[in-house]
Amino acid sequence: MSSRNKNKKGKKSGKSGILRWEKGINSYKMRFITGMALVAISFYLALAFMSFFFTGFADRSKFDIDFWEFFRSADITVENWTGKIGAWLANTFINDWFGIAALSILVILFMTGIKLLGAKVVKLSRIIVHCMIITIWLSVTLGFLFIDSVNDQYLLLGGAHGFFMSVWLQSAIGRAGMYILIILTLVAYLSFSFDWFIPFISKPFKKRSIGDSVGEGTEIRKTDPNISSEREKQADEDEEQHQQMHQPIIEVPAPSADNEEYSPNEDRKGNFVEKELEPTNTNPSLENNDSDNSLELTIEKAAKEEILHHTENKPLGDYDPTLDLSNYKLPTFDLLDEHSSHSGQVDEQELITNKNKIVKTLEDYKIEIKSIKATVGPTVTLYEIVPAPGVRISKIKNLEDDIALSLAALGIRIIAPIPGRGTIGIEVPNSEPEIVSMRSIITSKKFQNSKYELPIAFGKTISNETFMLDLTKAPHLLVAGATGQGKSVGLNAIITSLLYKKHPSQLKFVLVDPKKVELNIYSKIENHFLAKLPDEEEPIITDVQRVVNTLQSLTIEMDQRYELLKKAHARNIKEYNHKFVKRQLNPEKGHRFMPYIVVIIDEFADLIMTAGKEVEMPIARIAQLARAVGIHMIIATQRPSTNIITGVIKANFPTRVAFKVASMIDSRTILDSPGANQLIGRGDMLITQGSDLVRVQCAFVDTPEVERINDYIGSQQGYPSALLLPEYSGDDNDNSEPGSIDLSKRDPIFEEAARVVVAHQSGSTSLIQRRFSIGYNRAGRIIDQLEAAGVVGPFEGSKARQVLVQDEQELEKIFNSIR
Ligand SMILES: Nc1ncnc2c1ncn2[C@@H]1O[C@H](COP(=O)(O)OP(=O)(O)OP(=O)(O)O)[C@@H](O)[C@H]1O
Repeated sequence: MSSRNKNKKGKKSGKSGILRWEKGINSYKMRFITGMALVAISFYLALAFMSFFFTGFADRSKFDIDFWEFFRSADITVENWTGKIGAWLANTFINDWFGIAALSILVILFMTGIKLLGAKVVKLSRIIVHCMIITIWLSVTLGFLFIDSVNDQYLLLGGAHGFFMSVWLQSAIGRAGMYILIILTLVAYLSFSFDWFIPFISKPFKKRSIGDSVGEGTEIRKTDPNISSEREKQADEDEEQHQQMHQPIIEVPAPSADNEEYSPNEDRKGNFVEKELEPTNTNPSLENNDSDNSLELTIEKAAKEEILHHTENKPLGDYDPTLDLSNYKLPTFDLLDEHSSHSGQVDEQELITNKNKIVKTLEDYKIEIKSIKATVGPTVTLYEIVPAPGVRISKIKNLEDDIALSLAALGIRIIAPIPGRGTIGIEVPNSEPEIVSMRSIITSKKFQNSKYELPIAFGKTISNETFMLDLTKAPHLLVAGATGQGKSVGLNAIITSLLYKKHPSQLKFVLVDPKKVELNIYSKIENHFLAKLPDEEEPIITDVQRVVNTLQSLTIEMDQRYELLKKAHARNIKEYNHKFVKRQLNPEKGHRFMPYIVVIIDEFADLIMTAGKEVEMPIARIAQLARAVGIHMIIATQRPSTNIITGVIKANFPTRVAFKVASMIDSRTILDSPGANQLIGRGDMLITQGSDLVRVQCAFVDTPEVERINDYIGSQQGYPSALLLPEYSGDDNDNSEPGSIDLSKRDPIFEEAARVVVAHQSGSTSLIQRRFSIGYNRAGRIIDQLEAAGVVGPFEGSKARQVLVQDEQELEKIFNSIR
């Protein structure tokens, strides 16, 4: 784990920090040694503190000596039983810090120690919090109570902390205020900490109030000679029983003077009161009065508690993969800039002039038109012409250069006819193109409301609509364009739109950047959104050999995913994840939530030139097969020539994006048609998804904006590391027979892996992979070694191997025999 990760961990909140720290010491040997050390230190300190109470007076002059001198000089000796270090520590903890309250530090050390040694201690974090509160309170209280004797004592009972705090507080709230504060904080602490405390201190008050009510009752009874004095004596007990037994509330008003016959079901006016009195609820005091017909009885029945007739087997809720990072927040809109260059309104005069020039040129060539309409886009305006009947479309198409000449503009493109519209389109660049900001795209309703799995918002079409596509449907993108025409900005726009929609648990990027500078900016989100090989240091891949290994590893991941899909009877990742979320797939059997993986290769030409078939083949394989398992590729190149974009690649990348290219041949290579050579650059692009070409102005996202987004995501809690892809090393020899395995070259985690396998009684490669966060190949090698050692049985297809060892003792024997 990189040091950066460790730093990040260090910043986490105190409580979770303690827990993580507890987990961190996970090797049992390490735990044992640390535990022993802490217990020993706590005993040593206890001795030092105890001794200090007796010897502190004799040693007190020594503590004024210079610190180094005190330790260095052998002539200086102390009385403390634990020597100079003990004496100095005791003086520091007690006199300089918290007084005798510093003893709580010993409690913390001791408890932590025995917890590490395996004792079942009440939650450690709870003990620490209590100790800290007690230390501060006791230190201030003792500091205050002994404030006057501070100068004559060698022992400051509240320590320097208690003394200074109490002096300061006393000056603020006075002596009386101090007493109140001390009692109030004590009561507050006890009330929060112990459930019995509030009932305990409120008991006397309650008794009083019961006594009061008895008093009132007595007043009534005084007027009622029939009520026995026996009942008066029982009043206290009865009141408590009332509370405990949830008895019906019984009001006993004074009897009326005329001795009417009393019916338990009628009040004095003969009204019905309550028919039945449940025998279990009968109050003994009431029984005493059963014969007393002169008493009026109102019974309020306690509501019956609802009972269940069978145990409810509540199903677990859906699995939520985002709960791993439940506090993760999507980037906010304000991280993006407006980039509004101008209002985006094309001058009307410009439109009319252009229209006139188009009509005039067509007239010059005897082409009649019925109507002309202009649609103003962000960078180009589309003039749609309806030609007069009998005009041949090819005639207009051939006039492209002439119209460009008359308009004196570059980047004119004629679409004849516009598919599905029955018109001919002439695209003319605006004299003042508008920058389409990424912000306007991200904040658009279309993007925000989109239900796409992997939504990519590219920019705006000529009719100012947000252009989006779903990468899962694309399913791979080929991006080409001459240098400086907006490719990198385009890639950033793609990544940005995904980052604005997806949670780190749902999406991972594999970023390949042979130029080393373009995608480096994303290394900040390594622990959130990136995937890499297990032994890779850098999250962004720049080295060709690493690219080959990563692509091979992706093919292994693809195969593993297919295997899981097969087991789950799911046809694609969406179905699989749905089943997983619905808890229909058992993680113990190797099932896991699959994030989408988007592989972005910035300079593809470089790779093909240096590694040729080595990269072409895995790319082709992934492109052909990986769609169903959620692995998608976006490859970008400056050089769209046929030796780079080969037939194999082209056949598997139906969605292609072309920024301005140098020649019509390049345009044909990428789009299978001309047009990309006529674009005006700066993000002007053509996108094809098989048939139609759409002209889109790419959204502009500048480097500082991308940096801000990465900082925003990077500063949030992430996973401990990037997603680890299956391990792949070129010289792998996976076909080794168990008999040929050399057990003297065991994997360093062989023994721990064996223990895990025996404890779980499951010889599954994925169990080892998950437990130790290692790649598939390494886990596979360990399983082979375990087989050679006789811990697990032979390979059994998709089932986990049989475990041949039943317990740790048997395992230890095997370890001893091969050590
Ligand atoms: N969508 C856009 N809107 C406005 N300006 C753009 C847009 N895209 C690119 N530009 C301008 O073009 C410049 C070059 O863009 P970018 O760096 O993306 O080119 P590139 O094709 O990646 O070049 P290279 O291949 O040399 O890296 C940018 O600095 C920016 O000024």
